[in-house]
Amino acid sequence: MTHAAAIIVAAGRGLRAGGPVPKQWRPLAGRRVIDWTLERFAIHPRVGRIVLVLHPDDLAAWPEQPGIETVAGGDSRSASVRNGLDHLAGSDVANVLIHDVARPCLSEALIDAVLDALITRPAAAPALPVTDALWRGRDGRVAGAQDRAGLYRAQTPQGFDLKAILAAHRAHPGPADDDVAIARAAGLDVSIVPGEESNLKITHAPDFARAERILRAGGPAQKMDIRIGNGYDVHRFGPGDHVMLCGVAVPHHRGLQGHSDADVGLHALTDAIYGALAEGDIGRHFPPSEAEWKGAASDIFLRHAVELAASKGFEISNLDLTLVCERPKIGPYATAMRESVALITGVAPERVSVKATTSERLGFTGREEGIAAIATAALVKP
Ligand SMILES: Nc1ccn([C@@H]2O[C@H](COP(=O)(O)OP(=O)(O)OP(=O)(O)O)[C@@H](O)[C@H]2O)c(=O)n1
Ligand SMILES: C[C@](O)(CO)[C@H](O)COP(=O)(O)O
Repeated sequence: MTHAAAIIVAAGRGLRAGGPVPKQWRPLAGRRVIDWTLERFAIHPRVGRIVLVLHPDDLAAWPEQPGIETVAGGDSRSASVRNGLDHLAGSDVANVLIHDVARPCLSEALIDAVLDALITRPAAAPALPVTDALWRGRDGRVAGAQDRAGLYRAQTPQGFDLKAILAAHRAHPGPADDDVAIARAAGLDVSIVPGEESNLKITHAPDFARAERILRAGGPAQKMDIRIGNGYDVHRFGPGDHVMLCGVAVPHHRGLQGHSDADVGLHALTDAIYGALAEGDIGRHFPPSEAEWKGAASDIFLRHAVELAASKGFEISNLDLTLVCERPKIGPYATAMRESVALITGVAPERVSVKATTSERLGFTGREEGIAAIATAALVKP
């Protein structure tokens, strides 16, 4: 299946919503508006790239996040979209979804509906038929009626064949209401897919309360999926002058034996994530019978587990690892190990714990025959 790209336009200043900061940065149901919106696309299995268009004043403060490419916005929504499209120009992306950051309540099904329509059409966008009577007003009085037949309220994400909408934007002389208007000006046929009443655009101050109600009703409180997994691994000592632990080479008068680099810490963490996903263990994904993994650096196993979790929509909330050995002493290397695990997994270092204990000279670890590792992983699908 070809993955689509999503452009999230977030370079507006939210003047109508008011508040101390532009609306995308304001809190909503426990997170920021922008976090809700981004996450909808980040966890969607058919979205492969996300381009986030930020106001130039906000770009420097944005902390890099894996899978999110940032671009500076322009003076109008259309200019911001254009910058996002230019960023994708020449890529192998076939379809692009263009979405307002200010619409954080869209569903996964809406993204699917737009993408499904794009299988046979060059452009598709969600909209709801107007159901209320429409008036023209003047000075607070009704001045006339407007026929509502055939009228729709346009929403985003609006989806397009990338090359077609890029050409349409490049040919368009100035701002437009939305990308559908620009597509139509270029002669593109745009299909309407049913929009969602809950997919409101936060525009004015009271819209925050409505969006909050929607997210809380159908959101994390009811649907959050939390998984816990544990992992346990042991490797015996053999000849050598260092041991690999959590990707860090620790000097020691012995080495650890194993099919791979015998990094017992990374193996336990990997199994904890597989365990949380009910996806077996390292042996299932990387059989020791396969020569390919002989001597392999164990970060590839951990990366695989993290990617598997992400593909199922899970974020790793935290990782906790205990190494059991008399020697080498882990304390001097614990910080480097935490940082190494954080780097491999993309989990913030303050959510990674690496600690150690001896077994009071009891058992195989006490006799210094090998090292054991016990890990716990918590995974969350919001
Ligand atoms: N120069 C701009 C203007 C708007 N937008 C984005 O376009 C979307 C729809 O615009 P709107 O709701 O009008 O947002 P704001 O421009 O932020 O609001 P306001 O008009 O009230 O200032 C928003 O996601 C907004 O961040 C943008 O990326 N670049
Ligand atoms: C694109 C849009 O969300 C479709 O309804 C809308 O036109 C953008 O809102 P704006 O207030 O006109 O920027």
